[in-house]
Amino acid sequence: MRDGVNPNNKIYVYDGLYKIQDSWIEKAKGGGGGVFKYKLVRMAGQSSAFAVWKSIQKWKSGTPSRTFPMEMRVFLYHLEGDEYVFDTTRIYGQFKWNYEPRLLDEVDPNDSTNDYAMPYPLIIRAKNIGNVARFMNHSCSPNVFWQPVVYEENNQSYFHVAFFALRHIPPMTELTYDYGIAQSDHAEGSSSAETKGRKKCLCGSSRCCGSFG
Ligand SMILES: C[S@@+](CC[C@H](N)C(=O)[O-])C[C@H]1O[C@@H](n2cnc3c(N)ncnc32)[C@H](O)[C@@H]1O
Repeated sequence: MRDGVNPNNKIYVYDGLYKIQDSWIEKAKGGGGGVFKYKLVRMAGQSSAFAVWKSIQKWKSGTPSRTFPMEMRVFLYHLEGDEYVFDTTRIYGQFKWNYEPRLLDEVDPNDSTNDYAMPYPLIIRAKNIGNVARFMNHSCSPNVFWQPVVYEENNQSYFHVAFFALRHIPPMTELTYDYGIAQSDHAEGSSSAETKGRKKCLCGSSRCCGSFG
């Protein structure tokens, strides 16, 4: 698009993901080395071109815009262990307070007749195997939250952990979520940074409560 300040210039904006379909080398006009050329094709299933950029502009100028259904799925590969352990007791607590009160009503963890009941507590170990989500850090002002979901394929139920945006997330922003509060802490009503097993939080948020886990 044209640069508003200097009409002779073009500006380039992020408008989604592209795949390199072809590449070749052309001779440079003034001689010298070759020029690498790439044919990029915009990947299907994304908002129309510039919609992303336009929405960012609106968001920056303070005009509320439609939130994007950005979603990332994390598959559960390993269900044991003692490191980086998350369990549904933390998540239920977290949703009850902040995000999704209905989850408690819809899923009764003690109801074994419910085909869709989550294993409870659900232990997720990301030490030996996992995907990129295992590198996501905790923040006291997170931009995504996660919840367990059930995915059906060929009459089989698979448990997934799905991440959902809490607000618009501009490109290149670090994704963070709230690791939650251990049920034992919750039951005791403790919010002290000194609580056993909690780590010092370095999220840098102005609302940082000092520790997590
Ligand atoms: C699931 S890993 C996150 C990825 C990790 N930062 C890495 O580079 O592999 C969780 C660990 O990251 C660190 N971490 C995550 N969020 C943090 C935060 N807000 N403050 C300090 N350390 C954090 C802690 O050591 C925590 O046990």
